[in-house]
Amino acid sequence: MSLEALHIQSVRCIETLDLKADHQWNWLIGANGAGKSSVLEAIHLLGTGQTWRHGFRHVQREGDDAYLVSAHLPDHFLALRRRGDEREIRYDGEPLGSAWQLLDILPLQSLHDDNSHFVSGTAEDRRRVLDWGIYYADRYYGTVFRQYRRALLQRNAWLKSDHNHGRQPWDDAVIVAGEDIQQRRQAHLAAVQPEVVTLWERWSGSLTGLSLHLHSGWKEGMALGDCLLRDHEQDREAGYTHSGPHRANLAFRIRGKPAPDILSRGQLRVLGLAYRLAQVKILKRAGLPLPTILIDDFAAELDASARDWWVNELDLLGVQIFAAVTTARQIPATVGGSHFCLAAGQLEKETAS
Ligand SMILES: Nc1ncnc2c1ncn2[C@@H]1O[C@H](COP(=O)(O)OP(=O)(O)OP(=O)(O)O)[C@@H](O)[C@H]1O
Repeated sequence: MSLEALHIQSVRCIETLDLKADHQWNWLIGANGAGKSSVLEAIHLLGTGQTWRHGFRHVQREGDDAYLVSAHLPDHFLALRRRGDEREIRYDGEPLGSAWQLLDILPLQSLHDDNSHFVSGTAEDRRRVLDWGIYYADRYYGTVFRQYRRALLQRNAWLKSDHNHGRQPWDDAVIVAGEDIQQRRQAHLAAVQPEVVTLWERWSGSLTGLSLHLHSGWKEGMALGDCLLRDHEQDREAGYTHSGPHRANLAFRIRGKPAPDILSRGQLRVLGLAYRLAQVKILKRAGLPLPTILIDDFAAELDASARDWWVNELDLLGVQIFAAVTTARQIPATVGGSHFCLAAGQLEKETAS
């Protein structure tokens, strides 16, 4: 589902801002500090209920005591308002029970510093990106994921308690959901990998031999249940669970070597982008709803040919995109859409081509 119109009130440097969105390309153009990321952050808030970098208190414009983001979606209206610790989300005027529902109402793929560079980031960064794709491609993943998270939290609470002797009551739930998560991750990766390799080789040419490897988060060749038994004392002493899919890692290798060891920063960003594009391609092929893509600092570390490659690939997907650039010169000439020129948190000029 794409955004048709957006209203932002009191988010970071933005007092009020309204824009009518293009169904595909939306370029946010402005100098450093103009408010481009603030617009992206507002959309991210609306689609996830979460900030992407800053705490909620910093998202709210200094001096104001509440913020509001709302959007017209095709046939629907979505609004999120926050005042202090109270948050209210309404969909077509009705209160929404849980922020989880936002993920299906307004699917977003957010590319900011952390998950644009996730190939060389932390294992947690990569898990988050991996899980994003599976959530939208596999309709049961969200349920299994929440079951696992709940069971893991309970198990860790039990490990920290004074009664943590004998049989561990949460093991069965952790094992069943944990093994299920690993199988679904593997199946998803088997579908994504050929797409990533094709996209990567189309751009990089000679840098062949890309492979993706998923480490389950527990000892290879062992069942999760056996690992939990093996780790029993260690888990009890530490008060948390050492093995499980919450410790999984996704590794990118080029001809057997870790990609972060041999690729430049620009090449790593392109590899990360190839992975994110592949995730959307999988959804498109399956006829599933496609996300709106938010891109902070579109041009960062990319030369003109990498920018052209990315824009062409995104164009083929036909999704809605909001991308931030510091000058219109960073926008490849082949692409149209709407240009929103920002300065000091205000929309100065809006042009459509
Ligand atoms: N809570 C807040 N209240 C008011 N202003 C804020 C708040 N948080 C950040 N700002 C201001 O908002 C501006 C940052 O805006 P933003 O990050 O959207 O800029 P940008 O256009 O994305 O810049 P860049 O190109 O450097 O990434 C800064 O001038 C900052 O001081």
